[in-house]
Amino acid sequence: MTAIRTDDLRKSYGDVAALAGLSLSIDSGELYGLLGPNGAGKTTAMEVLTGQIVADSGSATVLGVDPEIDPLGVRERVGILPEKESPPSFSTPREYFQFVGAVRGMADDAVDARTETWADRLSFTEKLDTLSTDLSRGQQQKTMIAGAFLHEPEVVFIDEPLANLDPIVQERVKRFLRRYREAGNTVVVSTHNVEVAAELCSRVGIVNAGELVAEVEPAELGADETLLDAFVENVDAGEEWERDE
Ligand SMILES: Nc1ncnc2c1ncn2[C@@H]1O[C@H](COP(=O)(O)OP(=O)(O)OP(=O)(O)O)[C@@H](O)[C@H]1O
Repeated sequence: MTAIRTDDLRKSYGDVAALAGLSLSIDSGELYGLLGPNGAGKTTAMEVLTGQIVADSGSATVLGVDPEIDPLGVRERVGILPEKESPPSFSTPREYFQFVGAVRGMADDAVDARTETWADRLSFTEKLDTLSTDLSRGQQQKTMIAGAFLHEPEVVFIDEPLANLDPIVQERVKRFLRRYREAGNTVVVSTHNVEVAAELCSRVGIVNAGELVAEVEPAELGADETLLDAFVENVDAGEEWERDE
């Protein structure tokens, strides 16, 4: 079943075409990577799909809901880890989860239980009652990841989820994401990290200059093929890349 679809999405900021006809189709149960260089349009695509901005033209649906027509309807069905946001400075992670739980209509005891589970999973139990302003960047990222998944939505959009995390926590997040997908959920990961995309994703869409330029299933790559090669070929790294070789 198709979980997410975009057809010829376009969005410009002045004369910058952030999305220049992006067409995507992602099935339920995929861990789909949106991989592209800086400025390729990945975040813009996630913002359109989650109803945070409206495209200039084209169409999009998430679980059959159009985010332009019903942004709150989409928000109810999905989790979001935005790239640039942090938990509110003067709340603690526990308070932030209570806020997320209230917005998501969760029962208090479910919020408490999942708060403990996530704090244990990402090793920040001792920070649950610390003001976010006093957390490290990685601890803030842990809080945001837990917040995106707290209500266990069937579709989750996560932008650079492993940024600022130490290697042990990165492995735990990857393991969690694989299990979440195996349970039938759909996860869209935006990243410019080729290794993360290759290791984690069931399918990778390479985005360049606002368009989908290739799709790769990392598990299907031959012994002499890499996702990095596919990336370089498709994003036109050009002469500079050759010179650096
Ligand atoms: N609010 C905005 N105002 C003006 N230009 C914008 C805005 N948002 C995005 N852009 C531009 O649109 C293009 C796509 O940006 P976007 O953030 O979607 O890229 P990205 O693929 O997520 O990049 P990165 O990997 O660097 O996060 C960029 O050229 C960016 O400067």
